[in-house]
Amino acid sequence: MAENIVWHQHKVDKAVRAQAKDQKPQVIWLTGLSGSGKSTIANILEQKLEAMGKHTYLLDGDNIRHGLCGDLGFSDKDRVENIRRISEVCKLMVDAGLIVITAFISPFRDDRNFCRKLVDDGEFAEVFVDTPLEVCEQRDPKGLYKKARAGDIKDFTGIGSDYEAPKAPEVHLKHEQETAEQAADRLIEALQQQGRLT
Ligand SMILES: Nc1ncnc2c1ncn2[C@@H]1O[C@H](COP(=O)(O)OS(=O)(=O)O)[C@@H](OP(=O)(O)O)[C@H]1O
Ligand SMILES: Nc1ncnc2c1ncn2[C@@H]1O[C@H](COP(=O)(O)OP(=O)(O)O)[C@@H](O)[C@H]1O
Repeated sequence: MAENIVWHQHKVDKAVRAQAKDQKPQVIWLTGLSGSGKSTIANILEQKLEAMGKHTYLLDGDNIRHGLCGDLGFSDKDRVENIRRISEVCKLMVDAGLIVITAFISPFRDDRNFCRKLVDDGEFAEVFVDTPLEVCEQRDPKGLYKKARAGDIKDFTGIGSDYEAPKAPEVHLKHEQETAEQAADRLIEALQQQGRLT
């Protein structure tokens, strides 16, 4: 708890850093089932933003779980803590003036809203990568669904653990017959229309 600790207001602040980078710092939060396409789309998105001269940072589930959240598993309690830590990192990165892209399952609504509330108004865009379970399971890029169905992973999202779909995401990438490249283009278009990439 932050008892007896005083917040320091620095002279070089978020506004100064944002101006230097000529961009709106923000979090672009991708959520969806394992195999829905979060990492693939997030990677393409980051390359496109980088080509547009934006300063970005991509936080990805598997990578963060090797370090910052390496002590956490997949119980509900650990998933809540995982997203809490990531949200705090997002806040710091937004304060640093960056456009942060995240690719976590983040299955619980309250946890995604925790990050939304942590940053300022307009600095959080929830992107629902809405790929049905059957499609994710058919893709099974890491063979995890197969393991989950065999009973080797008991709390796998969509099988033994809940996924709470976003109710009003800023961007809804619904699974259609589109490639990841097309999905990333549509995402950029939506972000531009919402005035987030000016
Ligand atoms: N039980 C269980 N449930 C779901 N996912 C599992 C599980 N065990 C391991 N994995 C792998 O971990 C990746 C998800 O990590 P996240 O940090 O995004 O999960 S969460 O947001 O805390 O729910 C997830 O990565 P993605 O496939 O990229 O989503 C899996 O590769
Ligand atoms: N339209 C699409 N969008 C994203 N990924 C797609 C699409 N079509 C097929 N894929 C494939 O589905 C898999 C998604 O895996 P990944 O991006 O790791 O998902 P996640 O990060 O959500 O677990 C990749 O192998 C990717 O090539």
